Amino acid sequence: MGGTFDPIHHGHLVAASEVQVRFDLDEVVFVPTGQPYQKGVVSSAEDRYLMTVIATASNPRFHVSRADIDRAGPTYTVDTLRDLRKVYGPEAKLFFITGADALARILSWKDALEMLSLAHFVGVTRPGFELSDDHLPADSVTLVGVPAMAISSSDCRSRVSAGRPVWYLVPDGVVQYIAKRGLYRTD
Ligand SMILES: Nc1ncnc2c1ncn2[C@@H]1O[C@H](COP(=O)(O)OP(=O)(O)OP(=O)(O)O)[C@@H](O)[C@H]1O
Ligand SMILES: O=C(O)c1ccc[n+]([C@@H]2O[C@H](COP(=O)([O-])O)[C@@H](O)[C@H]2O)c1
Repeated sequence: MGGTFDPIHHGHLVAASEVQVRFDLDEVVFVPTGQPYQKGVVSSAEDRYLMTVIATASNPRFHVSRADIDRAGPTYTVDTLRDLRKVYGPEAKLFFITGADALARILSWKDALEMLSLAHFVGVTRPGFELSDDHLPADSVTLVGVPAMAISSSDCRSRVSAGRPVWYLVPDGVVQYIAKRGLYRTD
């Protein structure tokens, strides 16, 4: 599952858990972006990486990859999938989890058609977005319903900035990491 994870929240974690069980995946690899060229300013890669490690540490099937953070330049999923293929070998079956909002824009991603051939894509429901694969090649994507979590990283950032709580929207350790590092504060 790729994401900017600024910060990682329970919407990401519930989606990953549902897909892991549905496809009986050996592991879910969370891949924080290095330079998410379609987003605005984001927190440092190391802060986003560490929040992702903290959030996933208690699940033995969840892992975090530095592939996108350690590769220079803008983050393209076609490169992520090539790097993960090298790590996991030719026999591994790769899935890439995306929310409905990301899936809707996926044809704008670099080398989209080649990218879609490098893994099986899993599109998950997300409140406020329509989940559809009408625009995508047949059999490249499976759509999966996950429990509705109306949580976004941008809302979490706004809440912290306004002094409002993010308890229970993000894991407790991530709440504490945000406070310790003073992330998202404007004062
Ligand atoms: N609440 C959610 N339910 C399902 N999928 C989600 C949810 N939030 C994010 N995703 C998916 O997780 C992936 C990574 O998302 P990302 O890290 O950009 O978080 P975000 O909440 O969308 O961030 P922002 O609000 O900053 O745009 C994307 O594929 C996105 O669609
Ligand atoms: O490959 C691309 O061109 C591309 C463009 C936008 C987003 N992505 C990937 O989609 C995932 C979610 O991205 P984001 O920006 O919504 O956090 C993450 O893994 C990004 O690298 C990939």
